[in-house]
Amino acid sequence: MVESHLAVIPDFPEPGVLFRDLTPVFADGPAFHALAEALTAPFAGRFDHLGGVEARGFLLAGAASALCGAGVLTVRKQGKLPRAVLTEEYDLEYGTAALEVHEGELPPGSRVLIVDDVLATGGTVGAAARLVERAGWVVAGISVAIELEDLGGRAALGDRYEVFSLLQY
Ligand SMILES: O=P(O)(O)OC[C@H]1O[C@H](OP(=O)(O)OP(=O)(O)O)[C@H](O)[C@@H]1O
Ligand SMILES: Nc1ncnc2[nH]cnc12
Repeated sequence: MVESHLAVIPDFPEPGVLFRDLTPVFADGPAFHALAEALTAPFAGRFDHLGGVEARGFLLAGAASALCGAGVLTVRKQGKLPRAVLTEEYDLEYGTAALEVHEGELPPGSRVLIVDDVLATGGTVGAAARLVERAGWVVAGISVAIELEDLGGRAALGDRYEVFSLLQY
């Protein structure tokens, strides 16, 4: 259902990157629904909030929130959040960036399931996990639609987090 809607684009956004494009999944109601359900199912009863990582993770966390009823922690790219923030820098497969959360957005000890579209080097969800912990919350797990195994994200994250991926390449 999900996999049949994926697109694969060579050399985007730069030469050498094989880009896994989820937009056809987002565009198909039943496939998007199935994906959103699949990302939270392994962690049922073990999280209080979804940590949605900008930008594509927002779509997944938002859809999952509507299905399971948990609120969304907004994990944004640097410079977008209006109140006091915590910041974590990280490396991408193609560049560097920083993520931020609002301090005090959730009650202390909240269990946050981090949701994103792709696990590549692990830099993005790793930064999101560090933010959750620095803010005084708990990482309930990391759930992604696609894991790019050759890029070593799971190993880079280490043993500290439970990582679920729906599709592996
Ligand atoms: O495991 P990593 O090596 O960190 O790569 C995975 C990240 O790369 C993409 O984010 P990107 O910031 O490129 O795009 P987006 O803002 O469109 O979600 C993707 O959405 C993941 O968040
Ligand atoms: N190869 C890839 N395809 C889609 N999203 C990505 N994010 C990082 N690497 C990616």
